[in-house]
Amino acid sequence: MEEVDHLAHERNKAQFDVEAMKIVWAGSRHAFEVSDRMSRLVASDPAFRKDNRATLSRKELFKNTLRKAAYAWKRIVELHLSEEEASKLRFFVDEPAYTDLHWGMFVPAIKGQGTDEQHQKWLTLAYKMQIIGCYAQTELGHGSNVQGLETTATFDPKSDEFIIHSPTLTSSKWWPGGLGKVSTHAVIYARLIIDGRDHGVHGFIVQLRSLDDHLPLPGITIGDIGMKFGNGAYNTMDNGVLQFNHVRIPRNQMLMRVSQVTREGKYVQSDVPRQLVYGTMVYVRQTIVSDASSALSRAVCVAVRYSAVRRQFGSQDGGPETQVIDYKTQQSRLFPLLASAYAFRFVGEWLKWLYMDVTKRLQANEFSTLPEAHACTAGLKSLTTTATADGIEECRKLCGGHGYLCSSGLPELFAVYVPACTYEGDNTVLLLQVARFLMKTVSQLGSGKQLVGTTAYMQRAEHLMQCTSDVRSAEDWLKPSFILEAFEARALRLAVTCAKNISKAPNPEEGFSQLSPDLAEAAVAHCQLIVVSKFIDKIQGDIDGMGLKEQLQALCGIYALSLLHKHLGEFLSTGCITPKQAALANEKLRSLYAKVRPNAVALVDAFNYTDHFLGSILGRYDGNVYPKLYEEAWKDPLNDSVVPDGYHEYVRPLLKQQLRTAKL
Ligand SMILES: CCCCCCCCCCCCC/C=C/C(=O)SCCNC(=O)CCNC(=O)[C@H](O)C(C)(C)COP(=O)(O)OP(=O)(O)OC[C@H]1O[C@@H](n2cnc3c(N)ncnc32)[C@H](O)[C@@H]1OP(=O)(O)O
Ligand SMILES: Cc1cc2nc3c(=O)[nH]c(=O)nc-3n(C[C@H](O)[C@H](O)[C@H](O)COP(=O)(O)OP(=O)(O)OC[C@H]3O[C@@H](n4cnc5c(N)ncnc54)[C@H](O)[C@@H]3O)c2cc1C
Repeated sequence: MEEVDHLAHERNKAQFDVEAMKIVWAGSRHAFEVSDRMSRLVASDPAFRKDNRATLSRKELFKNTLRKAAYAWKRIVELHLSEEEASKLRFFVDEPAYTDLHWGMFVPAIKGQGTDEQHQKWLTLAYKMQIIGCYAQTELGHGSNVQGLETTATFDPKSDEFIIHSPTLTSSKWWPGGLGKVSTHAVIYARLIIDGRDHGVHGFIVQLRSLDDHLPLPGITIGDIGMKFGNGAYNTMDNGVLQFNHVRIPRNQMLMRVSQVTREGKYVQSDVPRQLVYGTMVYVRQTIVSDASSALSRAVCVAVRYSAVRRQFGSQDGGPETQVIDYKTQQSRLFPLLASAYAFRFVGEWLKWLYMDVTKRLQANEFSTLPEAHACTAGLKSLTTTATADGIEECRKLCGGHGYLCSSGLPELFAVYVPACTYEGDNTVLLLQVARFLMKTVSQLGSGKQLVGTTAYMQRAEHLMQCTSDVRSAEDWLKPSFILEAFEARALRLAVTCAKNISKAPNPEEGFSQLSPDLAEAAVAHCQLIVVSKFIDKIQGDIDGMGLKEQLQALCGIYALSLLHKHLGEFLSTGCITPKQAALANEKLRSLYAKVRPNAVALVDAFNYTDHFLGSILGRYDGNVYPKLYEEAWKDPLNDSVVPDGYHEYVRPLLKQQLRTAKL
């Protein structure tokens, strides 16, 4: 039967070159080609089927994940895939698995904190998956407070070993992914004790399970921590619990790039800052920002396509009803999310560049940009994951009742995604790290110190603290200089107000604690400014392709002005803009929604997602939603029999009893 594209009329309206936008979205032609090839490879292979996850029991689900991970590795080896291709393939398999932690944290932890000899020994094994590793930092009693971890690594000079021990229940490692059932090794974080002296938290490589029979090694208690939020979802992952009872490891298994313990038991701190022990978190937070754009774009793709298919009300003279995407309220909820997906993509690209830059500098023993890299990765991780988790849920609501069905793909996407607001640093805790960085920067204003990077705008404090916006027409709000000035002035004024209020407290720590809700808001304002400014930079760079710049300008305007609308109280109370200018911003926003409307479906097509990856009937490329929803319902195991199990035991007796009562 010929396939009908129910969204063809939408695609025909597009005013830009979708193929060219696919390249911009992917980052380069090469990145597009790799991504396209890997997504098709996964989608065309029945071994990667994922539409039955919600109905599997935990054990079936987990075994299925093990099968897929092994099969993915087989394909990676058979096809001689590069690291880039392999990581894309895993991404499109789209199932949280122990391999995420092996490749995403265990390997980077050794790379970042290990010495050359440690790389040689451990990375060689890890790259071939001859050992499988996880990242065991968090404990039952402490996650955010890394300095509060209780596991100990006591140096024994007689045997030249560390004794790893869990002294309390709360010191049990708790949460690490891949730990519960699979990992043979872990990078664990423990307090280094030498001769009774506590040198703080350090990383150690510890073997957990036998490479022969997979049983835990002596002194190690290990298991899964239990079911998590949602059916399927993150339950494919074996987040684990781990206790050590005086487990001995050789001295050379302490990760020794940052500091060393000599044979004589001397603690040597090298020139590199102690904070490099936290380096893996900086790396992963950076990857999480790009992942946010992937998760949000996926939800938005579903909601945009379905909103174009769905019709409700407004039929005149027997004509078709209104597509729900044409309701202005739908647009005002949906298009800022579409714009955010693009915004997070571009800020993710920039953050990757920043991370690579800081890594190069660290290798050359240049540490000055580390605090900024920490603040940017922490702040943007917090901002983008919060917005994405909220955005996925909003997309579910934008799809009405059908969004609540698992077959919409949105409930599972939300359940898998929402812990990103917690892992790799609770989002509020991370905002407070940004706030500390901002307070330090504000304290340097007027000192003559040159401010660079993302705080360079504060150099113009004198102007930004007293300026009023020159916006006179709705059209003015499209000019980058007006948008940037408003966002800069708001961010700086919020930060300076916090600093002033802190200075009134008996001491800075007390002041910081009292002001922390305001500080978190100031941090959000600073991070939003970063995202807006990187979006503007992107548009001002080289962008080829018919109509691309116009579309991206519209999306950038929507991102910035919808934030301005959402945080209007801050823009007005800090005096950055007037109520009249706020009204003009709204007027512009409405016109931008109208500009994006005919392009909306094409703008989500540019994400180039296969139906397999989207995993959503509502988001199908061909828009053939209703027949497929109907078909899918019949596949539910409850529909295997017409009369359900339990009818004879529990329903029939009730009905019979009612009959008897009725006769009485
Ligand atoms: C298909 C393949 C996919 C690959 C993708 C892989 C991704 C997979 C991800 C998905 C799986 C999720 C797995 C999840 C894993 C985890 O969750 S691991 C555990 C993560 N844990 C945390 O994030 C803990 C959060 N807490 C902290 O980071 C810190 O404790 C703290 C909050 C930052 C406080 O640190 P602390 O030392 O106690 O205190 P301070 O006194 O505040 O800081 C001291 C100074 O150090 C600076 N600093 C802090 N952190 C860093 C850092 N990371 N880098 C650089 N500098 C840092 C801080 O600013 C202070 O500086 P000064 O003010 O100058 O002293
Ligand atoms: C799905 C998932 C996977 C994970 N994977 C791993 C892994 O592979 N390896 C690993 O080591 N860990 C892992 N973790 C653990 C994760 O890193 C921690 O849960 C996270 O860092 C948050 O720490 P916490 O649980 O201690 O939260 P808490 O710090 O206890 O947070 C509780 C509340 O207290 C607030 N709070 C805490 N401190 C402050 C403060 N100073 N100021 C203001 N408010 C504060 C928080 O905002 C939050 O609202 C994972 C967690 C999850 C959910």
